[in-house]
Amino acid sequence: MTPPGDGAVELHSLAKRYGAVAAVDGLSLSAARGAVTALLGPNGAGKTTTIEICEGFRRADAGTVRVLGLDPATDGRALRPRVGVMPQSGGVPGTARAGEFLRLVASFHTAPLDASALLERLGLTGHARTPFRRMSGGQQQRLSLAVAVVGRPELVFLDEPTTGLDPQARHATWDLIGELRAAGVSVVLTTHNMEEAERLADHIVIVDGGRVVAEGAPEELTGAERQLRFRARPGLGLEELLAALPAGSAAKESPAGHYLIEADVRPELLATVTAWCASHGVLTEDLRIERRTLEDVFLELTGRELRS
Ligand SMILES: Nc1ncnc2c1ncn2[C@@H]1O[C@H](COP(=O)(O)OP(=O)(O)OP(=O)(O)O)[C@@H](O)[C@H]1O
Repeated sequence: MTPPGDGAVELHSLAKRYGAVAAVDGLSLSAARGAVTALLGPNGAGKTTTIEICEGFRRADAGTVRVLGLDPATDGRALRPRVGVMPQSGGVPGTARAGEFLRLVASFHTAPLDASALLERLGLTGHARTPFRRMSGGQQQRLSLAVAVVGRPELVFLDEPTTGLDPQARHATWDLIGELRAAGVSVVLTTHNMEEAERLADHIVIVDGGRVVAEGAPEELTGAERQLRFRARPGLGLEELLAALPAGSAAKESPAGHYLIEADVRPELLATVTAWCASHGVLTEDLRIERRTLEDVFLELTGRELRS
């Protein structure tokens, strides 16, 4: 176990404004060493700004930042060989050829991974001679990932590593991140993909309005509660159904014909619901018992309004 305060990343009361916008507003978090920490949050929540402060690309207005125990604002030289960075876009000069550039980056490190093997691994061997700006968005992203990890960093920051990737490349990226973790590398990533966060992360931090609104292991966030879902003809009398369920239960229809029962899901509850449906001549479809998803939790915490 990492003692408290000795995480790969330790942020305390971090703040960063852009004019009138408080992009980061008193954010504190700890990303454990050797673990995958995922930052989730709506557009504009402050994730990229936070990560860029950790990478030393931006300066915080207030608060403390420790990355591998060092301050990225002043200890950039010491951190650079130890930290890999995959920015949200770019990071590679447009005219650089993929293979040459990856070999060049590898040459800056004392014990790099084999660049050709890494290109092969990420399906880029056929594009080794292609200039970065002529690669597709997904290929560019894979090269950025390769650049971030080729130096065998102790810590990697991955800003939306799989956005826009096809399913094959997404799985290849997930496998690579899993291997980094198995090798003891600390990973801090941002994502809008809830499945990705649940699959990969040991610890999830949900950010909104520049501060942390919830954090925990995926199963801590989604909780132990179960819910019952089914489809049936629209417009069932939910008030009457609710009256038959234990106190504290909730039922809603959204969208039409899709029902959700939030309650203490026990065999008796299932029997009550199906008996009620039977007595009303209602045939349920897709009846299933499931946990709340991370997306349910995320929307509960951050609301459903679109962010500008
Ligand atoms: N260079 C900048 N100048 C002015 N405002 C900025 C700048 N960079 C970010 N912002 C603003 O700061 C806020 C936080 O942006 P940030 O990119 O950190 O959010 P994010 O959580 O990474 O969003 P996304 O999910 O869309 O990538 C937003 O309101 C954004 O418009």
